[in-house]
Amino acid sequence: MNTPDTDTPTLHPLTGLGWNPRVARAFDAVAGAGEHPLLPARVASSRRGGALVRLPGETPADYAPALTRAAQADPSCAPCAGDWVAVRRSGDTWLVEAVLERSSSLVRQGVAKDSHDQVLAANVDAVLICEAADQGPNVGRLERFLSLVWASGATPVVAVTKTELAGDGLPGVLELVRAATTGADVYAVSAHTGDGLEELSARFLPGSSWVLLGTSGAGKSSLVNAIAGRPLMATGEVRQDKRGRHTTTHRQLLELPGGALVLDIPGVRRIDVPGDPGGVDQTFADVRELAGKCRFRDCAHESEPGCAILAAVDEGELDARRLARWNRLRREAEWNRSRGDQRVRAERKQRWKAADQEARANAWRKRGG
Ligand SMILES: Nc1nc2c(ncn2[C@@H]2O[C@H](COP(=O)(O)OP(=O)(O)OP(=O)(O)O)[C@@H](O)[C@H]2O)c(=O)[nH]1
Ligand SMILES: [Zn+2]
Repeated sequence: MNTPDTDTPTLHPLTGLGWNPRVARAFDAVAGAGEHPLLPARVASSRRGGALVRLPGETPADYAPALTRAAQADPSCAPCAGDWVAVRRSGDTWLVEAVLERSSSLVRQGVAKDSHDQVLAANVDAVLICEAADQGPNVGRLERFLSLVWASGATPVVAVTKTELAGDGLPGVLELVRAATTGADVYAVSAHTGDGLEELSARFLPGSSWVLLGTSGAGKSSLVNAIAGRPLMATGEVRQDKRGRHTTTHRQLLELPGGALVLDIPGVRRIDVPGDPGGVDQTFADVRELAGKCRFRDCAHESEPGCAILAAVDEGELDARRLARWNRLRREAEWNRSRGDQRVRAERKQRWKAADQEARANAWRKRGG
């Protein structure tokens, strides 16, 4: 006879959207403090001053618009796709009261003098980097994507797509890709023939949040549809309108039948390497390991005696072009970091100036001036 199972935990209404104990704790910390009743919600997409969110118990068709409060000075703190937020009803609309602590954030570096970093997606568990098998591959681009992902806290996974188009060239393509993506798992897949799909699909665990990165036409949407087993995203053919232009698809928090989530974020055209040095370091972990064997700790790997990196290049163990790309990305990351620091310093100075002016004004008022 079956005894009633009293231990079955009741599922949170947001479980399907990736709700987990970490998020629950983050929400409790915020919800307990305020005076207003708050609800947790997940951001599907955002724009200046607002976001489209999924609330507990709503059906996927109902994205609720929510407004962010005062325009925040630093856009990297504004809600973005994948964020968990605490919202409160205010008349007919929802207000985002707080953005909950992120477990990861995919950041596009702000490079202009006054530009801020832009968070492309938050709370992402894994990023699938797509590279078409019939196009190259572009290893420099792969390394840039990897640097971005390693710096984010998410796990990078690489998909070499459209494998059936590469023919006999496929093993060569995979070799090039693997050499540039040490530390990340590489899958060879075709959305059209179904090759390799089963292995890759197994990585999409229930409740995990994914982002797909890759150039336009790399086959990202086709791959998501193939994994889902039905058309969730518009692909190349469908997206063209009558004039042959790309029509914008609206961005969503897509739920795969297996329970994983895909965040459809705006295409990343230019990839600036994040100032966070960890991203580049991890992308080039193999080169870094060699660097640890150089005779001098401050070896510049240019002409120093006992340089393990130059020795590896001489012996054909390390591709000289990969070494050159490592040097370039390190310089770029360094540069971006210093730009970011400059901006932060300038802002700090401005805040101090404002505080100083306020203090003077107050003192003046007190004196009855
Ligand atoms: N032969 C072949 N073609 C594919 C495969 N996967 C995708 N394609 C085609 O490649 C084109 C681009 O595919 P999409 O899935 O739209 O590419 P995407 O990366 O989502 O493109 P954007 O949305 O512009 O970033 C379409 O014409 C697809 O039919 C494949 O496995 N084999
Ligand atoms: Zn060296």
